[in-house]
Amino acid sequence: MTNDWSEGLDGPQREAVEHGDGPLIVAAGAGTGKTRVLTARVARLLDAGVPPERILLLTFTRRAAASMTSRAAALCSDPQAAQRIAGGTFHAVAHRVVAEYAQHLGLRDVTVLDPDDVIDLLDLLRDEHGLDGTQRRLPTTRAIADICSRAVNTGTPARAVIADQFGWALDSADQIVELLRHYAARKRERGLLDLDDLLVAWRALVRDPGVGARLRARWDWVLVDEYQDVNQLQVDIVHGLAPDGTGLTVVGDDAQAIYGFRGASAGHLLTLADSFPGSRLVTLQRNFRSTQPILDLANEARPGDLPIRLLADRAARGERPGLVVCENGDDEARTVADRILAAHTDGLPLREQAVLMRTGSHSALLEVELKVRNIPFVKFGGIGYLETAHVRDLLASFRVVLNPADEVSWYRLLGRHRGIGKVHARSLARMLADGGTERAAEAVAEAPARARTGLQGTLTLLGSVDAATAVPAIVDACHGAVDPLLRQHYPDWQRRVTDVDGVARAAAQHADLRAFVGEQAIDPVDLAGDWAKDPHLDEDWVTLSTIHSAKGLEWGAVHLIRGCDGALPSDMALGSDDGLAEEQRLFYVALTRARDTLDVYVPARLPTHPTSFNARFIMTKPSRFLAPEARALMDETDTRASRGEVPAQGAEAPPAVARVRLDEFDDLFA
Ligand SMILES: Nc1ncnc2c1ncn2[C@@H]1O[C@H](COP(=O)(O)OP(=O)(O)OP(=O)(O)O)[C@@H](O)[C@H]1O
Repeated sequence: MTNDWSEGLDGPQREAVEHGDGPLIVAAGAGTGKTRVLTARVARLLDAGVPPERILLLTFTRRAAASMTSRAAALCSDPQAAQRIAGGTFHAVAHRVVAEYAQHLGLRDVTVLDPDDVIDLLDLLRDEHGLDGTQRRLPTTRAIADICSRAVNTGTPARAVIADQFGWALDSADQIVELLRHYAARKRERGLLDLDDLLVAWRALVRDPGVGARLRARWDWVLVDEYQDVNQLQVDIVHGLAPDGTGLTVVGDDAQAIYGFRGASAGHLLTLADSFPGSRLVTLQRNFRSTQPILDLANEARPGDLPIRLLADRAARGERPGLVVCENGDDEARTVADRILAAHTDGLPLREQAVLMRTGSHSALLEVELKVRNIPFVKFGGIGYLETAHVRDLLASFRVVLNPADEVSWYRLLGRHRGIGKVHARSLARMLADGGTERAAEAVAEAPARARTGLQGTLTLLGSVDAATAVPAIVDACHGAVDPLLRQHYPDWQRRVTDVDGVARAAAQHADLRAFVGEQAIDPVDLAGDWAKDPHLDEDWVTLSTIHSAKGLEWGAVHLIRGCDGALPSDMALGSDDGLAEEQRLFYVALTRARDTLDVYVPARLPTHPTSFNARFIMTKPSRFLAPEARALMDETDTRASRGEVPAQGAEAPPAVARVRLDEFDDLFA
């Protein structure tokens, strides 16, 4: 009998999908169907009668979790069942588990701190540790947060992290470590968990004899996607849930490990077989996505230890990838836009085209170009927390209602009041975190005179509801409280108001506000995508994405911009071999997103700073990842040559034909 889930699988894929309950490792190249294998395996388990609740599917993004669940649903005979599997990102599942077993951890409430809250909390505390002042170079709060996260994610003492990676901060090591101790104590006291704590807490629960046994009994099947990107905490959790590997499936590609900066290591994928001697290793090399010329380039550029060479399943040969040398960033933007439109005219919808980049700021000029030409686009990744600050302000108001001890959220909200500076915000936050809105009158009295009316208004509204109030009423009160603050605070409020209204609407429909708030802290990048209004739609748009956010996705045509040294590899990564290796894996991820056409753009001249008006210009070189062997697999074009403008070697020749005329004053002197 053929089932939907088994249809079209090739031999090795089928072997993986039909494998029994021994530990299974699928180590595979890009586009070889890892995701397909995982979803088919889930569907097979469901069709074999495994209750959905007994399957745990761990992914790296919320988007991946949602799409895998719906793909599994489409493949199995009972689509409803697939919706009931336990699935989500490590952090989202950790949040649910921790909330469920909060009392075992001595927590009354679980409030999740997003990375920006962490900065706020460290900011609140740092002056008590001699880390303020201008006498010497002090680490920024962001650097301190980074030290903390690296220590936790790699299980390395903070002092060693400072010595190894933040040598310039060694003089302040004592104060930093003290501050981090204080930070940990304050979180515990107030029931606050940052994203790393969620994993630490989950691991502690798995290791606890009582709770651990229950968690193990709950899931017979644990499937993990993108295992090359797990860190030690996640490895410990997975091992804790499946100590002898029974029911465990992991899939991954060591050449696509791109989260080393978060303490992840592809080594975990490569050594997993050693931890489970009876495990089955399935390697997938047949690529169902791209044409062979694209794969030839990908194989050439492929880093990593697994000996994988991708072979196209598709019969059609296809075009060779292009290397497009442009004059500068502006020329690159115009060329990309030209090519997008040309492909569109040839019948390729905009949705089938993506522009990928190392860093969000690389598309600044292109975004202007697309707007001018009315080409609709959406942008994923690289959305700074700053850009969603207004959304987080509203979330902070929800959080103080749900957990009045949440000092960080008080601090944030207080800072939005006109007339309240950091010092007052700090002391008032402490007061309100200790006594909630019951201390409103006292707080108002202590606030600077010109902030009193505003603060009174905020606290009255927030005090009119509490955690037990119905969700829509809480949302209403909070929305009412923050709306006037944000209007005053953000000069570009017009642009932000729809986001805030949208979040308020989404929150009001949620039965569990606490879960809603937790989710937003955990997966903030999707936040902007999810709440963004449809891009100035038509129903067709180009995707602009950082390579990190493009992982796991594919398009008919991929335009990789800024394919030059300094951008890809990023010059920030040039200082270490590990950093450089990670950049190469990013490059590989970018190349392997393309199905039919792939173009790498290299602007020959770029400013030293992407957005500064005063930057100098420097000559660039094509990315070092495009070695001569790789370039031999590409068709090179030079936009300057097509206009007869190629400068002599190293010289800056003026273009033969000016695009903008400068002779309008000539008449004055006729
Ligand atoms: N057996 C198959 N027959 C036809 N198409 C397939 C098969 N397996 C996978 N595909 C298709 O190949 C493409 C890549 O599959 P999938 O996304 O599962 O690969 P992946 O290994 O997860 O990729 P990556 O690691 O690059 O994100 C998808 O379009 C998928 O539908």
